[in-house]
Amino acid sequence: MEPNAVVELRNVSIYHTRDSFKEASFRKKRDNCDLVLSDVNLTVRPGELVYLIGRVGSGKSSLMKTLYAELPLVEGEGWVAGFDLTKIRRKDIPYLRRRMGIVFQDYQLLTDRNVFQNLQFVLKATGWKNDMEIKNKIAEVLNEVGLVNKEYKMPFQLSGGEQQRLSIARALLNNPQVILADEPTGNLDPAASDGIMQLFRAIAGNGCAVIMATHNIGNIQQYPSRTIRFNQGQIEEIDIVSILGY
Ligand SMILES: Nc1ncnc2c1ncn2[C@@H]1O[C@H](COP(=O)(O)OP(=O)(O)OP(=O)(O)O)[C@@H](O)[C@H]1O
Repeated sequence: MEPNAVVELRNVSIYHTRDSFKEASFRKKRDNCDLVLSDVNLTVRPGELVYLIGRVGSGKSSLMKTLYAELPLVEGEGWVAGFDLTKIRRKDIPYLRRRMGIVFQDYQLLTDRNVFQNLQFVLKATGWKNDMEIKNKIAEVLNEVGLVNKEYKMPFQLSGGEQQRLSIARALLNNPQVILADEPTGNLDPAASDGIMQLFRAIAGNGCAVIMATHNIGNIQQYPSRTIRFNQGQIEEIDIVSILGY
């Protein structure tokens, strides 16, 4: 792995098994699998904001799933936050995920718990025990995402943008080296979407890599950055600035 990289993929192919219950056989033989992407080479360094763009079904989510070890890496080499994806064991996956934050389009909050409890749940599940440290950490991430004084709100009492901020706060709890965001602005109106983009830029500015799958070209126009296009089973880096005509 390149010393400074937080994500590195070399000559990776990504498959989906047709039978998700047969992961063991998936690792051994690939004949019952669909190839999604091949020849994937990608290096992401601290502080980079990288957009993943491409048509529906072009493999953006599959690439992200490979990075958080939801899909096994069966061909090629890959490292994320110091973990070798070809060697990672099932019991190590939670430790990999503590070094990354994952943000989804639909927030995936615990709807029966308030803001504080949503964050407390994750901290306790990842080994935090001291109540004062938990309180301080929650105050710190809520401040970072602009949700101060919302600790006792339930998710349904928050706007879409605020719910996404909470899910980003949750992603930040364990000081991740990389955030994977799959269509994070997909459910938001333009103003809320812009706020989330500014937040991700600030997070990247603090040194955390951000990899974001998006269909929102307006966001990329507003905040141009490194862009990877998914097309016909391959990925390629594109010069978004010249394509968009700056
Ligand atoms: N769990 C799965 N099992 C089998 N095939 C899958 C699975 N998930 C996705 N696929 C297939 O893998 C391919 C890539 O899908 P993926 O969700 O990665 O695309 P995407 O670029 O993220 O699409 P979108 O923009 O809609 O999110 C598609 O052909 C899809 O049908």
